[in-house]
Amino acid sequence: MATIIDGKALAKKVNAQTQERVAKLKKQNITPGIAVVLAGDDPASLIYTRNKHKKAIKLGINSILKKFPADVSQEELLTEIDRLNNDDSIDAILVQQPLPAQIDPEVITSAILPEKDVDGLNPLNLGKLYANQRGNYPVACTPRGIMRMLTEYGVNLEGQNAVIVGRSILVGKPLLALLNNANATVTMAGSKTVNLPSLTCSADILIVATGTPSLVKKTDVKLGAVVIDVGINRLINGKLVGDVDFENVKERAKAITPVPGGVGPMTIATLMEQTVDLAQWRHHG
Ligand SMILES: NC(=O)C1=CN([C@@H]2O[C@H](COP(=O)(O)OP(=O)(O)OC[C@H]3O[C@@H](n4cnc5c(N)ncnc54)[C@H](OP(=O)(O)O)[C@@H]3O)[C@@H](O)[C@H]2O)C=CC1
Ligand SMILES: Nc1nc(=O)c2c([nH]1)NC[C@@H]1CN(c3ccc(C(=O)N[C@@H](CCC(=O)O)C(=O)O)cc3)C=[N+]21
Repeated sequence: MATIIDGKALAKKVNAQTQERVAKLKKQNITPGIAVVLAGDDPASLIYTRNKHKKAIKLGINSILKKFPADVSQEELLTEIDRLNNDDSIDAILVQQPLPAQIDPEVITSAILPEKDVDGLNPLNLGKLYANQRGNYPVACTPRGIMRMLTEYGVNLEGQNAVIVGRSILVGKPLLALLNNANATVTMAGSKTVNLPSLTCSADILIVATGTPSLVKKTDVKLGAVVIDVGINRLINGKLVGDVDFENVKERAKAITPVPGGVGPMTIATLMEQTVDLAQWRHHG
């Protein structure tokens, strides 16, 4: 039976540290602020938006939500981003993905000031990550949170086979760079991958981020693998599940993240932490 990686407990620890840092900044008259831009009504985005707003308020971070209908124009969004770029009370800007079809996500992420890009999706920040540059720059919160979980649970990455299923700019791509920078041997799969099970069976560390419930079954996992489930899927019966058949896979894995209570809470904790990082870097360099 696998160790259950407790994202909720770890997030609590990270949040406590963030709360202390916020209190210190407030003594210097600095209150970190985050702005979330939401266009349309993607269900996973709605869960994320609600949970992070609650957490920000609890930690003493200012949080504002800019909501747009699904038929919003690109110009309207760009005008809002420009306003937030120039708003001194805002340290962190997050534009929810996925965006409606008429919006080009590349145009949007490129418009966010790199110093306020809390998702690390601006090409400058993503480029720094891929080049494994030193120094301060934001990194996508879900991948950064996953790396923290792996470290806290003592998972050795060096020389290990890491397989990522899903190649989005938000999860798969930054994770590829982070694992590669940590000297893992990384393979990234997507919907076109031929014989996915044979690939996932070779993984010492398997990370799944596709949005397909039960994509990974017990027979798709190597005995003793570490399995990280990023997926957030709302079933018709209202139940929240990941992309991995948790109940069966946990019999084969060495360690596994549950949904809910795994990657999700760590994404939020990392988002709060990085909002405070951005505030500190902007005010103190
Ligand atoms: N827990 C958390 O904190 C977070 C959870 N999520 C969740 O993670 C999931 C993925 O989101 P996101 O990263 O934005 O991905 P996207 O929805 O942007 O893309 C999905 C990726 O999965 C791949 N894929 C889809 N179906 C299959 C399949 N059957 N076999 C192999 N690959 C497949 C696609 O391949 P291709 O490129 O070939 O089309 C694509 O690369 C969603 O459920 C989302 O809600 C996202 C962010 C944070
Ligand atoms: N620009 C951008 N960045 C993102 O990081 C991003 C995004 N867009 N769009 C949507 C996805 C999805 N996502 C979630 C994060 C946390 C939970 C979360 O809190 N999950 C709890 C759910 C608890 C519950 O409410 O039931 C858990 O897994 O335990 C869910 C989903 C971030 N995403």
